Amino acid sequence: MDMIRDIPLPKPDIRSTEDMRSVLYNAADAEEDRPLYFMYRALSKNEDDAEWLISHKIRYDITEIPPGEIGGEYVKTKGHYHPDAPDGFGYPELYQVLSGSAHYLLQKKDLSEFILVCALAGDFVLIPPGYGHVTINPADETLIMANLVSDNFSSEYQFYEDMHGAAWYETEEGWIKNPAYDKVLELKVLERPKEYPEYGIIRGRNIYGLIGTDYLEFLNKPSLLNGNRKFF
Ligand SMILES: O=P(O)(O)OC[C@H]1O[C@H](O)[C@H](O)[C@@H](O)[C@@H]1O
Repeated sequence: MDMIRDIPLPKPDIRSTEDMRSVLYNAADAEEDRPLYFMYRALSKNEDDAEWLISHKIRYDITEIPPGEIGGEYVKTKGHYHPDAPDGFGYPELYQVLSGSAHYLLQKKDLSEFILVCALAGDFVLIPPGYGHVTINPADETLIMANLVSDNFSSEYQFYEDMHGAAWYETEEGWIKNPAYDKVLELKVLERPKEYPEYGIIRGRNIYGLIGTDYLEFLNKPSLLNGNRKFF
């Protein structure tokens, strides 16, 4: 069995070209079906952590995105929104890049904001309530990222599928606006993600070490992230 940072990896869920066709910049030029990225879900290092995660309804996942392009676009995740939690705010998610580098492309549900967060190994990226997200591997090495997220919901893919992806595509030729969006605001670029020490989110700290702490309460109670604060 493969391991990443002392964590045994089960068989991954795989997203292939066919799973991604509806959200690609250039689906017509996407070649034959092939695996694009690998999702290892509900991981833990030991029984105690597994029990804590289950009883707190939190999942620790690892995603591996090999380098490459598809129809001229860098390999990316499909993209989705999260529904609202019972407190009325969207479920957030916390990522950390374990190796490689990543571009997190966020867009608000009401399409009032489009954000690009560039992240390197050790960086945390918080997906705040109400933002859809896509992760792109823009580099020539494999991107490995971990995430902590509530296990109380299913991701919503319909909007991204209907719109043929996010508002922007990252291609070998640069950024291209998705014509399916009537009006697209410019991309606001963060060269490195913000830290949130009040939630234990400090660059370089090991994301796995947040398991078992009170810091993660916001994953199931997003209102703890100060409700409508401005994140970007
Ligand atoms: O669901 P996708 O848009 O393909 O994105 C992939 C990612 O989605 C969520 O954030 C999961 O918690 C991750 O484990 C997964 O890797």
